[in-house]
Amino acid sequence: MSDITLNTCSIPVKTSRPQKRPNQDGTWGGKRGKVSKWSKSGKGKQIEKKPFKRKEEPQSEDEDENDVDFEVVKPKDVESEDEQVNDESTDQPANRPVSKTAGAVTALFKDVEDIPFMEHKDVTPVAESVFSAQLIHDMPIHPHLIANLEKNMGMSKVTTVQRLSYPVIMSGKDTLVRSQTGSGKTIAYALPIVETLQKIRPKLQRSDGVRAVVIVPTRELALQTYECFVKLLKPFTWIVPGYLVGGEKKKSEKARLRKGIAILVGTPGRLLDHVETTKNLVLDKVQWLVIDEADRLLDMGYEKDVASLVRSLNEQQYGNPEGEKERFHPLDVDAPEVKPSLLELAGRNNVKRQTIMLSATMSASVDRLAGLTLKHPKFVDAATVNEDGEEGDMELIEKDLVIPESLSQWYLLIPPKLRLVTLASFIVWKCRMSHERKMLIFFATQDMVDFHTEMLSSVLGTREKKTGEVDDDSDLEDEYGLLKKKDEDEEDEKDPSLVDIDFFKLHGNMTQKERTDVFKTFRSATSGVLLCTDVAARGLDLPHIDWIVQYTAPPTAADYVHRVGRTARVGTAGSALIILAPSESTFISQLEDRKVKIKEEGLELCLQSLVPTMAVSHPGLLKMRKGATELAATKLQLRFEDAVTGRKELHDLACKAYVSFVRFYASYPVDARAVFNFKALHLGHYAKSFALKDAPSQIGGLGKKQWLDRGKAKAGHGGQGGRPSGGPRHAGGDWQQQRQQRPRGGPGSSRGLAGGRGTGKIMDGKPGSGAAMKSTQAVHSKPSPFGVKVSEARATKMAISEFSSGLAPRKRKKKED
Ligand SMILES: Nc1ncnc2c1ncn2[C@@H]1O[C@H](COP(=O)(O)OP(=O)(O)OP(=O)(O)O)[C@@H](O)[C@H]1O
Repeated sequence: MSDITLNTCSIPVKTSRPQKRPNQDGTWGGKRGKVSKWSKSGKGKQIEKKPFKRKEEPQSEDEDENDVDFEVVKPKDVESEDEQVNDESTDQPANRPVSKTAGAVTALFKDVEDIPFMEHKDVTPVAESVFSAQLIHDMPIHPHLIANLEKNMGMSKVTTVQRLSYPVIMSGKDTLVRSQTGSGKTIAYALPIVETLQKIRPKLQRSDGVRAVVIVPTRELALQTYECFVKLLKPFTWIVPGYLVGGEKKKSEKARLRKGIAILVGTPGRLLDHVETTKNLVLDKVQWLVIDEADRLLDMGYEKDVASLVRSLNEQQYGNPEGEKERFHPLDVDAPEVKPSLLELAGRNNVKRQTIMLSATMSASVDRLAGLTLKHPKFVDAATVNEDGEEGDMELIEKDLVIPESLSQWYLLIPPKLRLVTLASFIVWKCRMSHERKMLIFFATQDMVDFHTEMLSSVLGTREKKTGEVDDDSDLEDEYGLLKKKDEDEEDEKDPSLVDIDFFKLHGNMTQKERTDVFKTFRSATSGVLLCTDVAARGLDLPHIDWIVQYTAPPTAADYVHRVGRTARVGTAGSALIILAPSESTFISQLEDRKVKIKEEGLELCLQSLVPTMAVSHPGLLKMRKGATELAATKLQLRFEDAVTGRKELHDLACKAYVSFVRFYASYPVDARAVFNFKALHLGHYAKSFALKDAPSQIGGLGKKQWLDRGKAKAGHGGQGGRPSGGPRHAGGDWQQQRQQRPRGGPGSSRGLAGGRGTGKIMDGKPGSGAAMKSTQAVHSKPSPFGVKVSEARATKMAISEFSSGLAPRKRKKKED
């Protein structure tokens, strides 16, 4: 039962509802004076709406944010002119009784922001074929390796990036690799390493020390990369891989290092920790330094860690932190000296190290990182390098983003109030139809992940305890038999679950054991919804993900690419949806400017899926000729609000999540603020999307003005991009969190300077992105979606059938897990 405060004030307010058709000039400006179907409450009763106000210019910020979102029920004796308006769009009866307890409904569709029409650019995406014509069978590698790839790892063709990078890496040159997500970059660098190491005779001994160091940004990616090496090395048991990540016991890691490891994978912090403190870690023979997700490592403020690692390697290898520039890699074709044989190579400890950096999104920032260690690198860009092996164009590498062709991308512009209910509808829509659905949902902060996991699993899973009282919106439903007086017997009953699916969560503030368990369980599950921060955005190869949903937008287009890249891997089909507020619509323009083709979907279609679902417990919904979607959505929103109101721990989680979101939003990097403008936030509406009924100033303890003041005060401090103090454990916070957990001091203290989001988004702050925003503009807006039927609005533009095709059976590639 919702405890929404009944507001029975009799302020004579005007009603408004959006018109159903565009104006003659083609715009969608709302027309006033009609009564919403939500406004009719029955006999002489009317739920009135406050006058529609665009929120761009609130009278005062604090007033605006405390705008509580409940419709006003007028007392019986108060009538307004609006009641004279005959709303033909509703088939709800005019004379309905209102229950005594009925009052304010959760005003989900009232005063919602207009949705802008987007004019799309004609985008021709950058094409990169996943596979080359070359067969694994024809690779110039050991037959056992071929057999292993084919039989145990289920591969038959070489991917484009693998074909292109193999000879370059084998040449011994420093190499930069860009290739789309899911194109097999891990094997692209692992294969030359394994092939070279297996050739060494006498065979490598465990005591020979580390030959390859692989640095990756997250623990999960370290584990995954290690597992990839384990598979590749199956025929060559004498070559031992290992991994080091924060959160594991250092003692057992030291023991493993003592035994000897040839290929060492790790996160930068823990690697550096061991380099500095573990005597048995011998690095004087390292031939390969691989930096995967190189741009991300810079984002995270790990530049200094990586630099320290390189210096340690140099010292161990050459006795000089600056490195031994004149030494050469024995396989370097350009080396002036006579090259030693592979046999000699085994005994040498002063060969030049080869550095390989990879990412699906190369940027100027990678150049900076590359400057630490790369010398005359060769660029391999799988999208621009043609079959003749011509080098990639760095300018294009900088500008255009490459997205897998098999990925279909959608965006949804929704008023903030409707965010939660829309997300839930989407899950219900996509996961209810099949028991084999996997979805990843990205959130900005760890607190948001915690709250939404708890909320969605409890409310979509099973109905909260009933309270024996009448639904708040019962006055709307009575006529359809939806008015339900719940008696004591029902108290402990639960409604059937709305969706039969497991919810998982993953973020950086979980214990290492929890993280590993979730990662492994979700990876092998056939269905499930994983709610996560950006800790899962990079490199993770989770098989059979059908949908990627971005519930909060990433700060840059590059971040977008990595998130959506968790699906549609190695040529399989996948879909991605990004949910944006109308005020954030120019993010789409930025994507298009960088050659990302993305289509619009309508809110109506998404919410429609709720009707049959909610009808299980509210059968009257199916009898309604109009308004069923809105009612179903309202019903669901009420369930959310009831849950938050009824459970203190959930209310606490909601408050924390809301506060973390607001902080997060206030801390978008400076160059992203033109799109993600904190001032444009209607905090009251966002609070509703956390199912909170409290006024925003009561939740966060700060009004918008104070937030902004704090943001300003902080701007310019430590490259944090104006993030308020005590900032959120946002996506970036995951990385910060990991770093804080590292039990060492030393260089860590200065790392923060390079870190944070302020420094990490150089790529998108470069000239062009600002201008880009203007190219695809919301030229005019239409009123809030309800009242505009899909068929009348943009059904054709939206390519509904394509969107729905996510329901079609997947074409999956059989892969080793
Ligand atoms: N030649 C191949 N044929 C079939 N599958 C392959 C081939 N090479 C790699 N794969 C598989 O493709 C998947 C993606 O590989 P990988 O994780 O290396 O991609 P990536 O390019 O590093 O992606 P990201 O940019 O997201 O990190 C893995 O499951 C891997 O086993």
